[in-house]
Amino acid sequence: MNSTEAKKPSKKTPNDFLFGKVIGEGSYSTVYLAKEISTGKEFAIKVLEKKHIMRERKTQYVMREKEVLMKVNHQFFIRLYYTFQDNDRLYFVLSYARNGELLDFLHKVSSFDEECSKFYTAEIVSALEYLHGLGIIHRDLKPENILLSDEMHIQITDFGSAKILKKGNDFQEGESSEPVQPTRKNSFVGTAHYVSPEVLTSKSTYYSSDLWALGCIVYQLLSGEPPFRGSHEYQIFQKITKLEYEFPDGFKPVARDLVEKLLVLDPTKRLGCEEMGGYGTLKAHKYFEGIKWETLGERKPPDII
Ligand SMILES: NC(=O)c1nn(CC2CCNCC2)c2c1CCc1cnc(N=C3C=CCC=C3)nc1-2
Repeated sequence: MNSTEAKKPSKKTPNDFLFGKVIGEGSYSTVYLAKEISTGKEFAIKVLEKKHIMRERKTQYVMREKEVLMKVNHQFFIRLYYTFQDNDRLYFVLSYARNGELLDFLHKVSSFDEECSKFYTAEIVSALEYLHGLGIIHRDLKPENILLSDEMHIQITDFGSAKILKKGNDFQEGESSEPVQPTRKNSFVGTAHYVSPEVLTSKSTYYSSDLWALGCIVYQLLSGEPPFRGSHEYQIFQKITKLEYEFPDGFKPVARDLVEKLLVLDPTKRLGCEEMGGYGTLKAHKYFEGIKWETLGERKPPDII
């Protein structure tokens, strides 16, 4: 290499990090808090066992998660810094969201006040607008996957269920004309409380499947509980497909109007989807009155009290 060529950073190895406590466990991954020895910087390192991935036929999910993480570069999402492997494992070195899950903060205070709910809902809307603009559907958006940075801004994680609709072409913005079929027949993607009716009934996924999850999250931030509840998944699915939910007393009308415009059975009729005018119409909803969308990420988040 001559003196003018840029020095390519050397590939990291597990020996570059001190591995600490386990901060998350999935069906085929373990996430550790780790410190980079050379800089002292903390990361979350997701470790995946190669044998287990292959035995469980999860290779395509892991490859897709890495592909999505490499595409996503936004303050409101967990960032992928490095990937490397050894004989037995794959390693994803990710940003560490020190303050953990939004859900834990919600449980501490039972429900958020209007200012907190509006702020965090706006950050989620802004994050979804960016993600959908890249042609990516998250498909498992839920409060457990909305983490909080040192400064208490959101950092959405876990793209293990994500779907990429655009492959670098000049694909028409927004909804695909054809719903996206999940990769495996009869497999719904997502978590019971937040899964959309179209994923349950036609096994198809739209960008607005994430808008359905958003509607469930807005309801939960303001009331403390998700709208569709039950002691068994089947019961929850029944309520979702029948749009069987109620608002608690005191649920403000403007918030109720927003939730009702997101929890719509027809995925092409949800506020914010392409057919309904796109994200501009969602961001213009009265619920977001006073939100300065362009500087959300620079603003000091309201205290969660
Ligand atoms: N599956 C993952 O990719 C993942 N899982 N976790 C921990 C989970 C704990 C349960 N709820 C969902 C997240 C993480 C990541 C990405 C990268 C990531 C970055 N920071 C944190 N931070 C945490 C801080 C305190 C408690 C838990 C997580 N966690 C993760």
